[in-house]
Parts: sequence; C-alpha cells; structure tokens
Amino acid sequence: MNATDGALFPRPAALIAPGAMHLPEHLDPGAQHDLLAACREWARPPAGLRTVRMPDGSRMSVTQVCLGHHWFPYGYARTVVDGGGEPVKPFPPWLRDLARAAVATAYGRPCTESYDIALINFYGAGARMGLHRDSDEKSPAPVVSLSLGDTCVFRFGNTESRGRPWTDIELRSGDAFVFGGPSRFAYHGVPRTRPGTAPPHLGLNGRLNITLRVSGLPERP
Ligand SMILES: O=C(O)CCC(=O)C(=O)O
Ligand SMILES: [Fe+2]
Repeated sequence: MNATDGALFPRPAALIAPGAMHLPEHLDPGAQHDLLAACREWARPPAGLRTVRMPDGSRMSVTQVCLGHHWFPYGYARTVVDGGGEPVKPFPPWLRDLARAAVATAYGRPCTESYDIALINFYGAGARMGLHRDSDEKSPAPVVSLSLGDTCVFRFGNTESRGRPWTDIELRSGDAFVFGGPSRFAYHGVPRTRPGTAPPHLGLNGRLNITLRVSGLPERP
C-alpha cells in the first residue's frame, strides 16, 4: 500500500549505500501533478518521446525524452542524432532547483551544482531497465531520480560489476533517489514495475522516472 493511500507508518529516508539516499514521498501530490503535466508536454513532438535503439539493434523497453542534451547510446548531443535530427528541448531552471533541493535534503547541505540534463523514461506494463552505470556525463555531481506513477523495484548495486551485492528497494510515486559520491557510478536498474499501483489521484497508467544530471559539457550556444 502507498503511504498516500493510508499506510500505517511513513517510510523513513534510508541510506542504501554510501552516498545513495532514498527519500520516500519527497514530492507531495501537487508537485507530482505539476511534474507529470510538464512530462506530458515534453513528450510531444518534435524531439518528443521516442524508442531508443541500442547499438546491437535491440530496442529499450522504456520510451524516453531528453531535456538539455540528447542522450543516445552512448553519448550526448544537441540534436536527436539517432532520430529526426531536431534540436533537444531546453532544460528549465525549475528542474535545476528541484535537483538541488533533493540533494540538499539527501545530504543535509546546500547544493549549487549546475544541473542541465533530464532523461525522462516511461515504463509501460512489462518495461524494465537492465543494470547499467550512468557514465556518459563528464561530472561527478549526484544523479537525482524522481518517480511518478506505478511503483517499481529499483536495484542498486555496486561500482565493480553487475553482480551482487545489490539492494532492491521499492520506488513509489513521489519518491526521490539521490546517488552521488562513492555511489555515483554504481550499477543500478529496474527489474520490474508493478502495473496498477499508481496513486489514483495522479491519472497515470505506468511509471515515469525523471533523472536530473550535470552533464559537465560546454553550455549550449
Ligand atoms: O527508472 C529508474 O528508476 C532508473 C532510470 C535510470 O537508471 C536511467 O535513466 O539511467
Ligand atoms: Fe541509470
């Protein structure tokens, strides 16, 4: 059951690995609505929601839209280089503030990092994401992950390999997960979502995950 659905105990913030903090219910229902409304706009063409093709020809089961810099396997560009070639949508300053606030809450210190990329992944029923590292950025700043809609199992591993040890946690609508410091380049993934678990007030079928990152790349002209 979701805490917003009346769970008996609130879920506490938890340190999952050094530098990796789970912040349950970081976004209140109003903030979740606002972020979802923005995601619906960003998903529209041009440079909207797309299927990502991997170098081996397979397709990712999530669909994705990027802000600030366009991610493709494996790098960043200013245009949809592996699609229609359109310029990537801008990264709005309020997302930078959202990222800084999550880092400040996670680590208990102010954050002034220059967040400039969002990757927005949509998980329909059956979508998943294999274990990987977020290693295409040129900055060690923490990654901030925000979840909306269906609950998922989030697997947070180690920096050495895709193997154990790892910790499986549930990410629910409104949760944040911040991974920086010694965990910035840890393997992580989403083995499964739980379809139908989104809070009814949100009106989303499926799961959205928004990761906010610092590219470390030169600013856009
Ligand atoms: O969906 C998630 O919670 C994780 C997404 C992720 O790891 C990524 O976009 O790199
Ligand atoms: Fe990732």
